[in-house]
Amino acid sequence: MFELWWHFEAAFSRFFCIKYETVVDKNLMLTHIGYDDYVKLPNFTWEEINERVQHGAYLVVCEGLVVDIRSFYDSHPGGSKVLLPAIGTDITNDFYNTHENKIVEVTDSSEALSIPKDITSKKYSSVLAKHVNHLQGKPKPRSKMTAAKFVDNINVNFYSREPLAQHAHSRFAIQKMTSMVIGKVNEKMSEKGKNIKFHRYRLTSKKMINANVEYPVMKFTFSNIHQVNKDIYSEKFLPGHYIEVQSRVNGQIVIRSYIPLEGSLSKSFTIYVKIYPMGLFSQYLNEQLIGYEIQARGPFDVCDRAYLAPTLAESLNSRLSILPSIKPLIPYSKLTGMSSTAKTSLLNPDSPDGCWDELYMIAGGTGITPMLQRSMTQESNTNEYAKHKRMHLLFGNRKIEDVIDGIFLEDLALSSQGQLTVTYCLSEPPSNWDGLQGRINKQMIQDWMNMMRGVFIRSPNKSQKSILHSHSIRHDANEHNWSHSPTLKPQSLYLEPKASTKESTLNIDLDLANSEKSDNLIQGKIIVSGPSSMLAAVEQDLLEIGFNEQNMIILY
Ligand SMILES: Cc1cc2nc3c(=O)[nH]c(=O)nc-3n(C[C@H](O)[C@H](O)[C@H](O)COP(=O)(O)OP(=O)(O)OC[C@H]3O[C@@H](n4cnc5c(N)ncnc54)[C@H](O)[C@@H]3O)c2cc1C
Ligand code: HEM
Repeated sequence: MFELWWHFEAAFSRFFCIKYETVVDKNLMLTHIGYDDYVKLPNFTWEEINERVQHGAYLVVCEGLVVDIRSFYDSHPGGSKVLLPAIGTDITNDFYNTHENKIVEVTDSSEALSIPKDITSKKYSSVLAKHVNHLQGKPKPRSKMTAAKFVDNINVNFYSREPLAQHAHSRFAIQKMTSMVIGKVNEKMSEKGKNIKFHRYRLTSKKMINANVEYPVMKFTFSNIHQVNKDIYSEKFLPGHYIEVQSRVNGQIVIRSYIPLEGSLSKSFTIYVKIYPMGLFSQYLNEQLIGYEIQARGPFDVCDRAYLAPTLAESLNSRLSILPSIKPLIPYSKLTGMSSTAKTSLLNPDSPDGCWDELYMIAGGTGITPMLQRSMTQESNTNEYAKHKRMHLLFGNRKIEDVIDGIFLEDLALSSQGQLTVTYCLSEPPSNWDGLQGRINKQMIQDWMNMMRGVFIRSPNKSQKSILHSHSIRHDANEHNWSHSPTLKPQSLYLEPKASTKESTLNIDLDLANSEKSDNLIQGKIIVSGPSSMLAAVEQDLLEIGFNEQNMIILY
């Protein structure tokens, strides 16, 4: 009987709401509750709300009030389906229908990292040139139109940019909501502030970006449902940022971390996801159609969660006493008087643009994603200072089909005027592969680093030139630069190798590196990212070579 009455009342109010546009103002909930009752409400932090939701609670937040909608969920006149993706979020904009009508996908987020169309293998002289077909995958035969694909097509063409279920609720709905309030949010008490809140996003594009059908890597772009929301992080992602993505998989809330490559959480973001055959979240995500809703929050700093080798400043303070023989780098800020601007731990805190003078990146598989983050790869050769920055990437994969964004990286390296070098290594290479082979190991790292720094310190000898030709794509564009390349002379990044062979010795001028004279010091880092087995092995290799923890960031 009550049910019937409730539906009647809801239908009645809906009729009036739509017919006479009795759209209500914001802040009415607070007015309904009254000051005395409001003060008595228990405080919640966003951490508590998230935790309860992850344990099955149906909480939403509206106008700063925490509402438990479990009892109402099934009888919501707008349907339970529209409420489900909103659980755990701030629904104020949904409830009062104050969000933008169209979803805007920041177009450069999907285009920026796609393979340039005008590139042909003829332009390349690198090891990848012969394998462009493998990188792009064979054109798939047109598969039959399934029901799912049909729906996806309709979604893409008609609905993917439309906001979900819009409705400005009536006073009656506000009353109903008020009756379910269980607390108020204390924003100030949240540890990580605004980043801790989940926001709603809709899948606006998806595309396979490697050629391995067994382990595909998909590029997903998600766009914020509330485009006008000013509360959330609207700055562009920085190298070293990661986000958390949350969704219901088989009724359970699942959260996974991903590296956003482009955009900002206030508009849209792109992630590369490796689809594991048994992967709970990646498989689920891959099955979803355009328009599917997820929640995401962040961005956070990868090093806040990972084991982080101490930063330069920390190492100056803490390490000196333990390792007195190691001469620390002198921060740029001290040399030049510049203030620290780095916002994440992957950036150089002592450089105005956050770049390192010499950055060595060792990546395996989808571990390439932090290296692809937009500003990491951005050409920064606009001023004399930036021209002296160098990035070297050693990119390991199992097969050529696994290489992600190979052609894009090639293009980037070629146009970088020598600032970026990319060296590929395959553990299961094709027969005509000229690049590095096998698993990344100590010897390989030493040879690679020797060769890369050789480019900048001195003209390479004949044998180095031939290795460079065989697996680096720089030689065409930059060979002429070798003799007059930027002189970053003493590389104080390097410490004396513990074990050294004739071929593998790193040419370190320890006297210079340790000298009091600071004018010539440069700042460098080694960043390692990839599967956990690779990380442990590479870290061990780097330590054995003689690098100190302060020189590396291992993204476990
Ligand atoms: C800071 C951070 C950033 C990340 N960024 C990305 C990213 O940009 N792109 C991306 O694809 N992933 C990224 N990951 C990993 C991601 O969070 C998930 O762990 C991954 O998508 C697998 O989740 P799943 O639910 O599909 O697999 P699960 O169900 O959790 O795992 C099922 C099985 O899949 C296999 N598996 C899962 N993860 C791995 C792995 N890393 N290496 C080898 N085998 C594995 C294992 O066999 C495992 O038993 C990141 C992780 C962290 C912590
Ligand atoms: C949890 C708090 C909510 C309450 C108490 C509530 C209550 C109601 C009520 C009573 C109606 C009938 C019309 C009216 O009185 O305005 C309604 C309709 C509707 N609601 Fe909600 N709602 C809530 C949250 C939401 C959210 C978060 C969304 C969207 C994401 C939503 C979408 C809709 C839509 C689309 C309708 C119109 C249905 C139609 O006209 O057929 N509601 N809601």
